[in-house]
Amino acid sequence: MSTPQRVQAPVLRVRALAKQFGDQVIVDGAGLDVPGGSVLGLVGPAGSGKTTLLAMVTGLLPPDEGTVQVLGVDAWAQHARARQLVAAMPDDDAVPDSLTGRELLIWKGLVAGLDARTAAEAAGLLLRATGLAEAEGRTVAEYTVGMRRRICLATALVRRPKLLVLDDPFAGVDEDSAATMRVVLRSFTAEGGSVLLASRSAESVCDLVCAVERGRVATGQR
Ligand SMILES: Nc1ncnc2c1ncn2[C@@H]1O[C@H](COP(=O)(O)OP(=O)(O)OP(=O)(O)O)[C@@H](O)[C@H]1O
Repeated sequence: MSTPQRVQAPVLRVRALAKQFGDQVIVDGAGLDVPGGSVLGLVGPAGSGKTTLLAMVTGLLPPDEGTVQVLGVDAWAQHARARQLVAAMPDDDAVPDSLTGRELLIWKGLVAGLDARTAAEAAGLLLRATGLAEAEGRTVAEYTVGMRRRICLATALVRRPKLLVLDDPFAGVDEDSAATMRVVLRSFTAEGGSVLLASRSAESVCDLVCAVERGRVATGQR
């Protein structure tokens, strides 16, 4: 595993986070720090609460207790500001697949507030980085699973987040696509971006790994 070149203040700081559905405790006092320029992996079995934890980080699900701060911005007290700093990679079926790869990225860039020229430039860069330049004129509906994952990763990056949140990003992805995605993530962190990634087994792209068990995050990070 690679080591981040610079040790920086945490981009994401989670403290005593808790969530319960009915009488079932799903996230149970979770805490973690994601340093700047790092990929932190949350690794745990199915049902251990990873997705629920991520949803509280991305601002989709309000916690019952605890705090989430992104670059010092409270994700719930300053919800709109925090959401500008964070992007989650969408599920494959959550992007409109009647658009071409290029159209999808430009549209996402415009929605995120980029001007038309900047959005087109960002789309071009990301299409090349994700190995989709030749497929940019084909509709996403025609893409393979691996290509869809790559374009979904690009849609999250086009808005230039500080923190990227990925839930099981490599599931079902061919090895070539996964390798390309790892390179894209490494270049994102090399430029100072941070990544929080949940998966059922450790991923080689992670600088740090925390075990998740029954909604608790093990304190020892490596
Ligand atoms: N909205 C909800 N209402 C009730 N229970 C829920 C809800 N969302 C999740 N759960 C339950 O919370 C538990 C943890 O689910 P979660 O998806 O967070 O786990 P996970 O670690 O991400 O699992 P996987 O690796 O399968 O994605 C599961 O038992 C799930 O059924």
